[in-house]
Amino acid sequence: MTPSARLAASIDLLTAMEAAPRKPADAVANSFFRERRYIGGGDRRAVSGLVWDVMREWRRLSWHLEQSGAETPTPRTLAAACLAFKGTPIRDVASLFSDGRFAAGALTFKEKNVLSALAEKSLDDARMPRAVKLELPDWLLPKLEETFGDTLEEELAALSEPATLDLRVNILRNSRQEAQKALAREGLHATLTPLSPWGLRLNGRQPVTSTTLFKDGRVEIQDEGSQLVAAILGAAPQMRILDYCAGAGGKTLALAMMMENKGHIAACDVAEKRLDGAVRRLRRAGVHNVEQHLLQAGDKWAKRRSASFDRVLVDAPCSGTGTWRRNPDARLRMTEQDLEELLTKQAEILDKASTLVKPGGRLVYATCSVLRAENADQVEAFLRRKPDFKLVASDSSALPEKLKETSMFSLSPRQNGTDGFFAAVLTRAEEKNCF
Ligand SMILES: C[S@@+](CC[C@H](N)C(=O)[O-])C[C@H]1O[C@@H](n2cnc3c(N)ncnc32)[C@H](O)[C@@H]1O
Repeated sequence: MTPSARLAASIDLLTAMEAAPRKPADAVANSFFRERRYIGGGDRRAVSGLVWDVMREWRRLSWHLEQSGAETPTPRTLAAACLAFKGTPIRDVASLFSDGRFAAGALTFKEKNVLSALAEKSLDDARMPRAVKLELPDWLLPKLEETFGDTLEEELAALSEPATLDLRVNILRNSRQEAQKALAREGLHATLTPLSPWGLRLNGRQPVTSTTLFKDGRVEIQDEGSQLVAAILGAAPQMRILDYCAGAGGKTLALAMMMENKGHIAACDVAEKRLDGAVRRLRRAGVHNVEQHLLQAGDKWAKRRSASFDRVLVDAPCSGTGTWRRNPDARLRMTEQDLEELLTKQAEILDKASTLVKPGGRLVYATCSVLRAENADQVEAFLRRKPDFKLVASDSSALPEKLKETSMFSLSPRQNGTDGFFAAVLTRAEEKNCF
């Protein structure tokens, strides 16, 4: 592809992303390239490179374009401005809009003026509002300031770094050291994760899913923070465990491992597709103590199992603000209304799931969010609604020294090298309504 054709394809991809604001950008990009198989590897990397740069710099680029007189920044002006701020002379950027075959149409008079006004400017500008400088929606800034205070900028920088690729070793099949050596034999260099007793860490993207180790269910891809959320539940052989928002089974698998495949796990979700996604993973890991259940309106399943589980995990649907390392576009896609709806849903799920905990049993509430409203505030409100629950120290032997016996943790990439995760352990009174 010529540089002009690459620019045109980048603009088309940005337009496709703009047309599907609820869809993750990588999903839009995948179907975009699937429909254009003629775009080869090098061109694909160049197109994606420009598009991801625009996504990462969206608010600052838009601010500059607006300052320069653009009414609404468009994929064309955003892509052009991004190239200009990366050092391509404005004249050369303009000539890429060559109007030729496979090229973007020529710049209009207005677009040319807007672009010319960017000459000599740098992307960061002291006059930018803080939310623009930090590439955040305005409404989200105060919520993140509340969580991180003075360290907000460092935390956001860590949330923008590429994520590591963590594996959980299935210790029912091999030890961490055995798995590490087996990976090395397949040419993959992994180090032990510092916090999870089951974790191995690979740097950057490595083809782990094609190793025999992965195919044999001896390792599973799981962020170290997610492993610790499973660990804090303290699942043990013979228990009756409920994984209420089990999805595709990431934590279910770790719980089954802690239980040595003994006892019973009920893995529920409202999304059939996600539950289906777990089937192959469970089989691969050799897990056979899991019953899956699709939660549906009017379903008697939960009622019949009221107050019957030793431990219940609520890995609640959330903003995913802790996983921005993996989904850099998510920070701009989320709206304040999305958060409000999630808060209501989380409280409803907590209330429902809590009825399934037996007296003396435990409930873990977890999210991959860093927002206080979804985490500590949600737990505090639950405790006010349900006085027969209280916070309790985790009894899990799988937690690392610094988290041992904790009743609540918040992890972040900057502080722990994991995705952002929150977990709180609650226990239900032996006798109803009295502690
Ligand atoms: C954070 S994800 C779970 C991830 C999963 N536990 C894992 O480790 O792979 C949250 C899940 O909650 C499910 N969910 C949403 N609303 C729910 C509800 N009302 N009851 C139960 N699950 C729900 C979603 O379908 C989603 O799979």
